[in-house]
Amino acid sequence: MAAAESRLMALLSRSAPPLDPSAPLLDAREVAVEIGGKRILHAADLRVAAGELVAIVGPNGAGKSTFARAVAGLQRTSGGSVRWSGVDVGQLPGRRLAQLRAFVPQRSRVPDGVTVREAVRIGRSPHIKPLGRMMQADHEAVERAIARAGVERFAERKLTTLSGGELQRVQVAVGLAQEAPLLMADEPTSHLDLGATATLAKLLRGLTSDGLAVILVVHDLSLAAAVADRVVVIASGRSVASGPPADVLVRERLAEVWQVDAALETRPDGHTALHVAWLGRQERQSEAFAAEGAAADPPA
Ligand SMILES: Nc1ncnc2c1ncn2[C@@H]1O[C@H](COP(=O)(O)OP(=O)(O)OP(=O)(O)O)[C@@H](O)[C@H]1O
Repeated sequence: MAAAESRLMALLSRSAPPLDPSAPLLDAREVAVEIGGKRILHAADLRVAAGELVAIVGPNGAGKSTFARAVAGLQRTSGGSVRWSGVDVGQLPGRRLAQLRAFVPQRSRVPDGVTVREAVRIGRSPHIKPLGRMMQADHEAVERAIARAGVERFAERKLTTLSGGELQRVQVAVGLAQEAPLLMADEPTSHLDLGATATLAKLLRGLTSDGLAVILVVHDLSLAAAVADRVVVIASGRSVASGPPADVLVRERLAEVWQVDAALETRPDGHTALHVAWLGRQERQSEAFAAEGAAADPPA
C-alpha cells in the first residue's frame, strides 16, 4: 500500500481515546495562539463543569473570540492544553467534537437560498451518519431548537432576508439543534433588543438547569453578572481574573481593565446594574467649570 494511502486509512480508522466522565467537561490551561507570527493570546485558562454558565468578558481586541475558538477546537493553538472530558482537543475528530460542544459564532457567513429550518437542520448534522438520513429524533431535535430559540415565526424565510437580531436567534437555534453538553456563544446578544436579550438570558440559564454547560462571550457586564456562575476576564491576551461576578467585577478591576470609573450593583432580587461615570470625573469637572465660567462672563 502506498504511504499516502496507508496514512488515509489510518486517519479514517482513527478512533478518539475514551472520554473520562470524572474529568472536567472543559479544562483549558495557559492557552496561547499565534496568527501570522503574532501572539494574539498569551496564556488563558478556563475550566467548565456540567451545569455551569461561565461568561468570558474583556475589552475589545483582548482575545476573547480567539480564546473561545481555540478551546472549541476551531483555532490552532501554539501553547498550553485544551482537554474535553480529559481528552486533548487535537485527538478529537470533528464529528466527535461537535457532539461535545456547539459553537455559536459572533459572525458567520450567510449562505444564499438557505431557509431558517434548513440551517437548523445543518446544525443537527453531527448526529447524522455519513450518507445517512435524518431520523424522527433528529427532526424532533430541530423543531425543539426552533421553538426554544423562538424562531418559528420565520422558520421558512431565507437567512438572507432576516434582520441582525433574527439571524442571531437563528444561530442560537442552529447551536441548540446540536444538543451538545456544552454550548458556546460568542456575543449572541449584540444585535438583540432588551426583551430578546432577557429571553436569551433565561434560555441560557434554562440550559444549565437541564445540566448543560454554557460559555458566553459577552460585553454587557451587568448581563454577565446576572446570568453567570463565574466570569473570566481576558485582558491583553491573558486571563487575569476568574470567579463569581461580584468578586471579580469590582471597581478597581473595571478601572484597571476597561479604564472606566464604574461599579456593579447586584441586588438580592437578581437585578443587576452597572453604574458608569460615562464622561469621567475630570470631564464632568471641566464641564462644570466651563458652565460656571459662562455664567460669570457678561454677554458680549
Ligand atoms: N486572523 C487574524 N489575523 C490578524 N489578527 C487577528 C486575527 N484574528 C484576531 N486578530 C487580532 O487579535 C486580537 C484579538 O482578537 P479577538 O477577536 O480575539 O478579540 P476580542 O476580545 O474577541 O475582541 P472584540 O471584543 O472586539 O470582539 C485583535 O487585536 C485582533 O485584531
